[in-house]
Amino acid sequence: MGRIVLLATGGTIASRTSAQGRRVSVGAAELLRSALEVDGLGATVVETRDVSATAGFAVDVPGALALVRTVRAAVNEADGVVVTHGTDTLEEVAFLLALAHAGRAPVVVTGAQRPFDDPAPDGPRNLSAALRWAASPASAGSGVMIAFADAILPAIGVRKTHALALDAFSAPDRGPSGHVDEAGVRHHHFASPPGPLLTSDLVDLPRVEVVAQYLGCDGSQVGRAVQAGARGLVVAAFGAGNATPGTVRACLQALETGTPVIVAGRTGAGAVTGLYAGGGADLAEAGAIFAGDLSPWQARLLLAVALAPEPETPDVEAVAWRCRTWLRAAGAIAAED
Ligand SMILES: NC(=O)C[C@H](N)C(=O)O
Repeated sequence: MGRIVLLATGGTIASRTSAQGRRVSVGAAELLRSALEVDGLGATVVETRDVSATAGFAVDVPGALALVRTVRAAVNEADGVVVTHGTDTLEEVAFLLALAHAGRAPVVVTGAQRPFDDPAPDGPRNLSAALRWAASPASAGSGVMIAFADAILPAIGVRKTHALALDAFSAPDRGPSGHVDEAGVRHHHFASPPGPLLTSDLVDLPRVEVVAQYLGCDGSQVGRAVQAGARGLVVAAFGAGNATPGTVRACLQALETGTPVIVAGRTGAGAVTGLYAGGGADLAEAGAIFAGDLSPWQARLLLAVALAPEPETPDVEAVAWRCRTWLRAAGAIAAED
């Protein structure tokens, strides 16, 4: 008989509609009841816990790290853990969990696009799928997954790609690892999770800023971010990993003066790499880290966690080594990179 811990944190899945807008007002026990109406779980026992009641857009880094600690404790006492969360930051929180968890117990994060009191809500079905995946013995060792619209997607590389549609998430470079629907729980493929990079009980992360690339931007954002206290920078790069000449110049200077730079793509899919003279090739040559298929938002968390051991005076090469070792193990960059 399996034992699952269900942790409720808020989000649309736990919201009802009011005159002021949607508000979180549904607890873990009520969420579980709604999911069990979709499908039973046999002999599996589910223990519910209300962790927080927050909209996804209001979750901060200390709050997300507190959830990491809660999940870490829960996986030690259960066969699987399910987290309900707001979808606005679900891809980031799930990624943070993936940086911290590589054990046998599956961890599944889910949410909803429609509120609990919608006439046709998606939350109960999403939660049912998450619980069924977590309860399946074949899910052992699958790491952190997202259950949404009948698909099971790996947390690493996942993105919210639709504002309102029910299939709001996709993992364009990795595809679904499984499906849960009327045909049962099906495991297609999943890689073993990379060893954890987030191993300590951190309560906050070093500041890492995202430098967006857009037509003709001059690179002054880089200096402003460093002046404001950023210890690391993410370039949300054009195409395959390029930046404007001004941004490249400013990033080379930042790297020289001890600020690590990670490059991620703004296109929404595909791995970035240093291909173009004057653009990505120059950033790669200067020691920038290329984040493979991670979104800028996931790359930001990776760099922040890699910076955590020496936030004040980062050793740029040591930080790059930590990031690249993890990215390789996560299948985000090639083994030889
Ligand atoms: N669908 C959702 O969950 C969106 C909501 N704004 C949240 O992140 O809490």
